[in-house]
Amino acid sequence: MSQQPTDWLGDTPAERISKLLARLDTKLAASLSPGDEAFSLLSEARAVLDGMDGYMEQHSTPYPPILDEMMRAIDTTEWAAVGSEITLAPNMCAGGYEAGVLCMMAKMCGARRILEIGMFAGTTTVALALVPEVEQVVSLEYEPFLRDFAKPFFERAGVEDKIDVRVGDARETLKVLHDEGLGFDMVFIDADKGGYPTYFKSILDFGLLAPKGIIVLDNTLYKGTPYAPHEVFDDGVAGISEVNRLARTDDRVDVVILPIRDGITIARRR
Ligand SMILES: C[S@@+](CC[C@H](N)C(=O)[O-])C[C@H]1O[C@@H](n2cnc3c(N)ncnc32)[C@H](O)[C@@H]1O
Repeated sequence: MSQQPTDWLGDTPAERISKLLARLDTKLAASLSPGDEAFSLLSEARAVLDGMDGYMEQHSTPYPPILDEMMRAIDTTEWAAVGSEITLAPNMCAGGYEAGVLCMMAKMCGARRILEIGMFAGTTTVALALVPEVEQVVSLEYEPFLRDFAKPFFERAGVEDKIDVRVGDARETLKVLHDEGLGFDMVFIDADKGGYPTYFKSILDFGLLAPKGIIVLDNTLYKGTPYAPHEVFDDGVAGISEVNRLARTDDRVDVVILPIRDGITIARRR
């Protein structure tokens, strides 16, 4: 079932390039002879790019099987019928490979308490909760339907006691977490892109991040649009460009952007 607009750029810079190369292939076919060297060069470039994600996934530790169940449920849900104020779509799910990357980060920084901003169907939430050393995942989500959608999967994975879903606007919930005096070793920001600068600042200003803790921000390359703009993709890019600038200039953190999927930033508190 496709629930994406037809002019969709792809979910990552690599998918965007792949689509561009496919279009270039079609254009060349109309003007060059089939034996032209341009076709073999293009075909090699496409093979390198299109094979990369699958190869990386096959050679990484398999992600928990419950994620496949959840992703099947995501793909067969009629999201438009949910009637959410937020436009929900299957490609909001970061997928199994990225869930594995997050779990590796949690293990590497010894995270016990994790805050997630933007849960969607809960695949990243459940994957992080399944890390044995993780004691609690607090996940902030605007849409109440998603809490009910995810609950049976959390129960089936046996981690419902580790997960605390807070429904509401994350801008407000972050203030509540501050009032409750909570602190986290790892924060994963993956909600509305326009909210990223506020989320990033609030976490540091409210003291929600433990010393040496990490903030992980998803989609910080945003299909390449911060540096290679595209007319169909201005939604959210301002928030991403702003948070990338903020993180780089905030002397409370060291920052690196990794070209994983749609770009993942790690900001580690000094
Ligand atoms: C990209 S999805 C999260 C994906 C999830 N982390 C995963 O990988 O499966 C973004 C989620 O953020 C939620 N969201 C958007 N704006 C929000 C807000 N202001 N407060 C809380 N959640 C919000 C959306 O409803 C959506 O479920």
